Amino acid sequence: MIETKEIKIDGVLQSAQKQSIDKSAPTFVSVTEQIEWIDPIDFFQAGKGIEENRIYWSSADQKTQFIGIGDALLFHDVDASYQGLKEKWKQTMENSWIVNPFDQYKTGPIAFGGFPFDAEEKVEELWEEFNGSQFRVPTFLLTIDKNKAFLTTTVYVEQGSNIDQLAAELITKKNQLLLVSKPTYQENHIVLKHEVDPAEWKKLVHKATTAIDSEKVDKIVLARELQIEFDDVCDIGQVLGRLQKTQENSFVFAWEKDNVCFIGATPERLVKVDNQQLFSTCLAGTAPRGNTKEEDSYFGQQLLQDQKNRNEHQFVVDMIKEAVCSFAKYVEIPDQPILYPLKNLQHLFTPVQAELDQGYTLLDVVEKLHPTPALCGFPRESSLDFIRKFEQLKRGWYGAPIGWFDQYFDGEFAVAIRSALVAGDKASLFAGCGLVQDSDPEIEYQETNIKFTPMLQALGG
Ligand SMILES: C=C(O[C@@H]1C=C(C(=O)O)C=C[C@H]1O)C(=O)O
Ligand SMILES: [Mg+2]
Repeated sequence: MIETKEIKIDGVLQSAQKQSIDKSAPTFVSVTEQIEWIDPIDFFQAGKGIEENRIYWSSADQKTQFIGIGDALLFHDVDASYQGLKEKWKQTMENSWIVNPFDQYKTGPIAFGGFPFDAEEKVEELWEEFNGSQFRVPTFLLTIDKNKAFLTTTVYVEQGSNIDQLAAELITKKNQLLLVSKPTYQENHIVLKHEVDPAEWKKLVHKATTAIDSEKVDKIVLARELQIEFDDVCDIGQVLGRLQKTQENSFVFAWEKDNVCFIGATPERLVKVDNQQLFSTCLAGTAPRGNTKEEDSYFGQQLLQDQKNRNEHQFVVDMIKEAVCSFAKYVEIPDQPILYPLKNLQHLFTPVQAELDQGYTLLDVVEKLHPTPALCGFPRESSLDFIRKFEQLKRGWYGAPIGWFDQYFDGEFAVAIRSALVAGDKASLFAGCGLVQDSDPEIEYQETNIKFTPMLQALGG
């Protein structure tokens, strides 16, 4: 049993209401309590039907998991302004009433969200629910930090709110979430797979390498789409469970918006900031895993020595180094990449560490870094130009920053690759490749096939 001092929610809401009367403004209320450990995916599944819009996030080491149910607050910005978001969050925190004795455990007011890959991309049908940048604070947030569990409840209180009713509603929903018996999961069955124009995509790879030969651009990342259909509405909880079990060294995420879900397991950290300590990742260059230990290490060694992959990787290292240098006095980056093993493939990996200068926060770094040459190319302008002109796919949030930040702007963003957009009984999967001078269309096509595999398997393929 956990010894917790029970927090009387109605008392908190009353105090918050007094504040909103004094300030003539609604108060953002956030209350954190420690609870008995609960299975995070069961909690996610239990949230279905209690409130709309769930979120799931797991750090790559799986030590931290966040599960959010409902939206207490939503910042939606079609222009995806980073600085605008910073301002809105500061204002929210100024008019808040926070009860949180567990600050150090990634609890309290935390905003979850993402940005589009390219804010100038015209949003079409597929990404309608995920247009612009969207950040939200869940009504109920379960934080799993190692073996501890916390529940943060968030609600707005206004001058005229009916406190008794609000408190009763929150308590009922909380009990529904926490006292549920083991929820049920549905197996997903894929009945149709459709690769969007692979022949066209290979031609485009050729076009990109031709552009690279002409020396105006050094690297271009091109992505493609795989569409699938299920025999029934896809059970997201089931997919999450599989991703969490199979995709080690990856951030697992699921963002629901009006019954559409953007879900994935990405190995690529964009940036994490914890108390001014900055961590970023250069991840580019890919090889398959071997079937035996010998084969696996052979593929790994080949990858480490392969000039084409090393070139792909180096553009990312150089750019991230330069970008981070503008925020920090020193940056620690090893000279040589190492291997980053995943279930279905391995990457070249260079970690980046720095101490962020005072005055800068996580969102400043995200704004500066995105899009890195890992997802866009190098130089940024000419590669983005090529993508805008010729890539057939609408990227939406694919390849873009997705993550969270807390009250103090500490938090973490990953690059949303190895991902899919699931809408009812349909899904679109996305995978891309970094192209350099000697990229071969067929080999790059095979590389995207392996990159589809983790999501495809988790979805039931
Ligand atoms: C673009 C993707 O991945 C990126 C491209 C890689 C490559 O081409 O080697 C490797 C990791 C990522 O930087 C993707 O998975 O969709
Ligand atoms: Mg590659």
